Amino acid sequence: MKTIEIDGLKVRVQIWDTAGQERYQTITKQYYRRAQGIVFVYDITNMPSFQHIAKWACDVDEYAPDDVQTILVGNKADEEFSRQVTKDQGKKLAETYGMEFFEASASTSNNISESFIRVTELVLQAQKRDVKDLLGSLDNYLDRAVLQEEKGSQDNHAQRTCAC
Ligand SMILES: Nc1nc2c(ncn2[C@@H]2O[C@H](COP(=O)(O)OP(=O)(O)OP(=O)(O)O)[C@@H](O)[C@H]2O)c(=O)[nH]1
Repeated sequence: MKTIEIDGLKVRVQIWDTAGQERYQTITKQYYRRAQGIVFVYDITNMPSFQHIAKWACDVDEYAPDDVQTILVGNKADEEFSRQVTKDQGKKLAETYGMEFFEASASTSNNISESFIRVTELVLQAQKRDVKDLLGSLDNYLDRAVLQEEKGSQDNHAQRTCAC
């Protein structure tokens, strides 16, 4: 659990670091169901980890809620000398999935908080949109209900007038 401050608002964020190994996949999928934000991480010095992102994205698509917010992070940016995945490849993949992209280093902390702050911002924005949509449909519903009620009372009035 971590508290992140966004626009003066203190947000409590619960972060789950899911295991990458195949044998934990069943457990990992259970995390997706309640996820609001997901940070896909690969290792820039390890091409297979980058290639696996497609599989992770596929799982998230299948198991996570539709409005889950995702970003892509290429970790170990401090190991430039061992780089196997170019920044451009990372950017392009992120674009393919409509995600924002960061290169980061857990070792030097470069771009780590930025990545988590960004995904949290995206989640908050999505929540605000949901609330706005909900209030919008509630407004429409109430408008329709009022119109129907008005129409009903007009009809009653008309009937009464006729009967006299
Ligand atoms: N140089 C460098 N090493 C890192 C960085 N992040 C992690 N490591 C090292 O990479 C190794 C694996 O790190 P983990 O945090 O265990 O990786 P993981 O993805 O959580 O592993 P699984 O969940 O078991 O798949 C460790 O030796 C870390 O010290 C980084 O940004 N730079």
